Amino acid sequence: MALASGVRFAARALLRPWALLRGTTLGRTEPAAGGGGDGARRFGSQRVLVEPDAASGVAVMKLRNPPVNALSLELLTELVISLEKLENDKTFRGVILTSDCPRVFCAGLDLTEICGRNPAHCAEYWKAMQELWLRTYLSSLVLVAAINGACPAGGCIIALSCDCRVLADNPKYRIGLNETLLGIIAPFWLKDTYVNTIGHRASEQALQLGSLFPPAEALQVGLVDQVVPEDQVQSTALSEMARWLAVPDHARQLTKNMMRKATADRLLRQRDADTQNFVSFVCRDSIQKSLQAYLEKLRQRKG
Ligand SMILES: CC/C=C\C/C=C/CCC/C=C/CC(=O)SCCNC(=O)CCNC(=O)[C@H](O)C(C)(C)COP(=O)(O)OP(=O)(O)OC[C@H]1O[C@@H](n2cnc3c(N)ncnc32)[C@H](O)[C@@H]1OP(=O)(O)O
Repeated sequence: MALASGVRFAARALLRPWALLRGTTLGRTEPAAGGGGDGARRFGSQRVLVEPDAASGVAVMKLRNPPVNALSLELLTELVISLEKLENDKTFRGVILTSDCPRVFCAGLDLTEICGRNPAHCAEYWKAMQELWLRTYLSSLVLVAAINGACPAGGCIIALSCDCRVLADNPKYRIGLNETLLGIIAPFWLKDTYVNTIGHRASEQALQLGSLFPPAEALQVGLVDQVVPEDQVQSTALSEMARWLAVPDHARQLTKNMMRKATADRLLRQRDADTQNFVSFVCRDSIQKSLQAYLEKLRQRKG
């Protein structure tokens, strides 16, 4: 499914050389764990490990940005590059997105990217977040989220951009858009994604309360499609992938586009305004104070 040329252009403009080169091993391949035949060679970058299996046409893409897979500018950039590489390789039809960090799928935005940062950096950062959402939400691939840890806010939106979600049955692994608890709000395209997944009334309540749902409630409200024992998340994601890949790609892709294009177009039509809204909102003194206080609280929790 071709993204609007504007998005492709934005992606290329965004993927500045330094972001590609900083500590990454993009393009370098190494044997996947356990060897494997042709096409089983890992590739990726410092923060994203891709384990492709050409025989099945399925790749496992692991977020590897310890300790909590916070969505730094580099991680956002490397995720977009890795996804684009798999989309351009017709060997692959599906990607399982999961975490290489224990206990956490993805902690959402890296708050250090917007706390105490200048407006130009916040704008660049937010464009990268927009780009990752557009890439995952509109991907021609089948994307299955194997959620093997906590999945708040930005992590939740990446999981919701996938076609389906399998969550480990651990009460500590909560999922949801908790922005209001930080004193901020989810922008319209995060809200739209939530509404498209769990409905308007459930989204209205969960967004205002900043709800983080434990697995049983996440399943009940429809945030996730399956809740399984932790050691069955990856195998269940593979089974779910097989179910989706049994459908002819073209028909499935056209249907996915029919379902999602209007939501994505809403951001594409006002991408610059959204960025300006984000920057003027997060750069307010009051918001900066809220975010700093929240980060401090996080850092003190271990004390
Ligand atoms: C008009 C309006 C227009 C636009 C709207 C604008 C809106 C702004 C953008 C809205 C969208 C926001 C989406 C987001 O993602 S906001 C971020 C929300 N994320 C969270 O709330 C998660 C916070 N983290 C946690 O809850 C826990 O860390 C977690 C459960 C993930 C893991 O717990 P664990 O105990 O395993 O680890 P910790 O000890 O808590 O953390 C380890 C270290 O990592 C640091 N950390 C954690 N999360 C983040 C983060 N999101 N960003 C940066 N750093 C993070 C934490 O401080 C610890 O650091 P050290 O102490 O080791 O230095």
